[in-house]
Amino acid sequence: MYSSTLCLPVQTEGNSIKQILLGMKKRGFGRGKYNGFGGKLEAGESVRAAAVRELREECGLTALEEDLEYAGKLLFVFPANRDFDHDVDIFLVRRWRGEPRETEEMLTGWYSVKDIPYKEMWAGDIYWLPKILAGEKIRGRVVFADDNEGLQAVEITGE
Ligand SMILES: Nc1nc2c([nH]c(=O)n2[C@H]2C[C@H](O)[C@@H](COP(=O)(O)OP(=O)(O)OP(=O)(O)O)O2)c(=O)[nH]1
Repeated sequence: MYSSTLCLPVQTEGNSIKQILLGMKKRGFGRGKYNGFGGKLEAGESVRAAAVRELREECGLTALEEDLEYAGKLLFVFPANRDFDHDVDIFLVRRWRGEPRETEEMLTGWYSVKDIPYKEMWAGDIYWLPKILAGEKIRGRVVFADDNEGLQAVEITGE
């Protein structure tokens, strides 16, 4: 089991989140899917340091560790390939420096929260991303089917 991060840059009006920055992954695990920005912790690296590094590498935004707003933790389980199992710490990011740009890994774009391309995202995201965008902190487990794409089970709880 390994640990990974996921940052979700958002634009707000008042308290409500209006837009989210997503990237279409051009290579590797999850290729062709829209997602936030994240990846594996390197040896000796803290979760927040990894989240800041992956955000910069994948979309060019620079955030401070203290500006990452903890939004929850999910366990992704792949029964057919247990080596893929990982937990992910998820952060909302409301403040950063720089402009989003296309990188080797991701093609980036802003989406209205009313118009998120769930059909082109990981199948479980529709069950938990709306909760995070509504301000909830979540915990849970997403169990994938044997094709590592479909869903076997989704269990999401509040913290
Ligand atoms: N949104 C979402 N992301 C998921 C799901 N399942 C899943 O593995 N991921 C993401 C979380 C991670 O960002 C990525 C896992 O791959 P990873 O940590 O190896 O990331 P990566 O390919 O970018 O690797 P790297 O940058 O560390 O090399 O895929 C899911 O159900 N929903």
